[in-house]
Amino acid sequence: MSARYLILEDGSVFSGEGFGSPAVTFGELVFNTSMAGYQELITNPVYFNQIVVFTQPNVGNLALQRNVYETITPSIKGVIVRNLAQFEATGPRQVSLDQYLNQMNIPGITNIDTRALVHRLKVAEKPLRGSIVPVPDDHAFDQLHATVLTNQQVAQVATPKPYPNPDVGLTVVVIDFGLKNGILRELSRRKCNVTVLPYTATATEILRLDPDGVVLSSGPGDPKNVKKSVLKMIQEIQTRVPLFGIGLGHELFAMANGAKTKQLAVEHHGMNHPIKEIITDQIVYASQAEGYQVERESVDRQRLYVTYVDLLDNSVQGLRHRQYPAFAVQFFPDGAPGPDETNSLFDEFMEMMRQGGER
Ligand SMILES: NC(=O)CC[C@H](N)C(=O)O
Repeated sequence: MSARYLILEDGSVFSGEGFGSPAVTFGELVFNTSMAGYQELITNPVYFNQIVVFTQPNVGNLALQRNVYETITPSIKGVIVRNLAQFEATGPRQVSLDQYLNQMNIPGITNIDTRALVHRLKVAEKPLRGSIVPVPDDHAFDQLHATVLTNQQVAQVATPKPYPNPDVGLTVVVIDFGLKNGILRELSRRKCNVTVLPYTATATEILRLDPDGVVLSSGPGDPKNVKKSVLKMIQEIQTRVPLFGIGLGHELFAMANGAKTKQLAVEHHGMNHPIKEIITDQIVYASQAEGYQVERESVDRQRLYVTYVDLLDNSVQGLRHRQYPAFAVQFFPDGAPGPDETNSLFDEFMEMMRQGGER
């Protein structure tokens, strides 16, 4: 393996060894505290324009599995691990993390001091941008400082065209803001007859499919940068059919109902926060990837109430509408990777759709 470096916009340099693709890359640095599930993580479109540091020190000892990808073409910009695990293929078609990143043109760094790196990211007052380079010279820093990362991430990862995922059960429209397959898997498990629509779909286009319910998917970036017409669409749809928002979809649902979102100084990615369901006092561990959260004080109590709260930072993790059958969660209810104890939210959505009224 050859030497490779991570340089950060604050001037710091971390050295390690390259794996995956030898390409130079730019992105925003975030760290993920999940103990397992590297494949689901690196293929989640939520990581568009981001380089992910794993705090779990040993990553990659399992081959990729053909049925757990979260998207076909990953949009993550780089992968940083303390130790790339020794990998021995036990079958002819097995692909290692190293081989996969190479195929997908994504660079990785191993043998890097991830503890020092995470510390640096935690003390920074904003998410830091960085670059993975073969030589950490002035030229590399100039390139990093000159690079502009788009703030239109959703437009880059969401499907431009509708596509079906047919089955024989209830009809669901999924609005793609950067959809991960875990959401489709949970709907397939429940035999939903799904059509995925681009996030630019209007309420009229959605209702033309006569859905029993609508899911607003998770996705990358700042919800404030998503086209404003999406908020109008949500305002209309929630009055007509049951609605379920996830991640970015949750943030947009909140905004459509008058709430505000704020950016976190340190993004939170992992599955180690206890989250309390307020009505039952039950605690769940859920998979999270959040750089933005709904501001609790901005939630209009006449319209929404808070259903889930994060016990570590007291943040809003779930909302429900007072008048309409519409609810949303900040975390990934499909897990993928992560605990599956929040999968039951899909059952709640099914129940809501069954009660959704006469057709
Ligand atoms: N989980 C998600 O869908 C992420 C939503 C949004 N991009 C955020 O960072 O908060």
